[in-house]
Amino acid sequence: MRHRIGAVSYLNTKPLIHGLRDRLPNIDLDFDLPSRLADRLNHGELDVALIPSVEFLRGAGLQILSDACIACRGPVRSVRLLFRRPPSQTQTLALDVGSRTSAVLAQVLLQQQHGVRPSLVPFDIDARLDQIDADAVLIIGDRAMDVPAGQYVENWDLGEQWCNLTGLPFVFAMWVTNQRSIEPGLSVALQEARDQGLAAAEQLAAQYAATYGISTADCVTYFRQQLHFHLGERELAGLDLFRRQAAELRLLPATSTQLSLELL
Ligand SMILES: C=C(O[C@@H]1C=C(C(=O)O)C=C[C@H]1O)C(=O)O
Repeated sequence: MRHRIGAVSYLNTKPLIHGLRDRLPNIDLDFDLPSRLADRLNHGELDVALIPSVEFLRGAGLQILSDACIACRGPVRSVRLLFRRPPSQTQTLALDVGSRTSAVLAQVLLQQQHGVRPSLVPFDIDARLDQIDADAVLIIGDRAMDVPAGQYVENWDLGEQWCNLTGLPFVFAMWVTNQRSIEPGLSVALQEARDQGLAAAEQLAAQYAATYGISTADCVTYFRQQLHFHLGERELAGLDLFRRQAAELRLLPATSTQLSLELL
């Protein structure tokens, strides 16, 4: 079976795909924005993809494939909500078009903390921050790695906000499939790639940090402490709470099914 696998094109995914092609020589591995991966999986252009968790919660017939994921248990660094006016005065919110999960999270947090429900505009992938005329801007991934501090009224790290408010981790993205039968060993290969990638965090940081304008030490911290790559019971509890809160705002359909980690 030759599976088409889509992975996130950001720095955050380097540890997840370390050595994956060697483990699975028989795959087509492609990289894209998280939002596009979800759409491509939906359109049948991919068999397996690292998609925004909110798209898993929204979608039907999708199955979690691995306990490797992109999550956080505190500040995550690369998911930021930048305010040009005090948060309680937010009338327009620009959403990074690469995001789906954080796009919902930003709206949940704004509603919960400040009772605001802004109108939404896109923050296109080739646009610069200073070209976006919105009260608040959500920016994620590589272009959020090095946002200039001090230019904004407030600058939220959404991982930090969520974890402080709920005491639970937050899950941004997961490996899922829409296939009924998947090459045996794919799930294990994704977990082993993650384990091997994390063990090689220093090496990966030395290789990539400069390209992303950060120090090697900061990149190791990003891989080892800010990002969290294991989907466990607490991560699922965080995801479940997020789903309920998003459903209250009608940003996700309400459901009574319990999330569980039954891997293929
Ligand atoms: C931590 C991050 O998690 C990401 C956020 C996503 C989203 O908001 O939909 C999807 C995939 C992840 O890459 C990040 O991109 O910085």
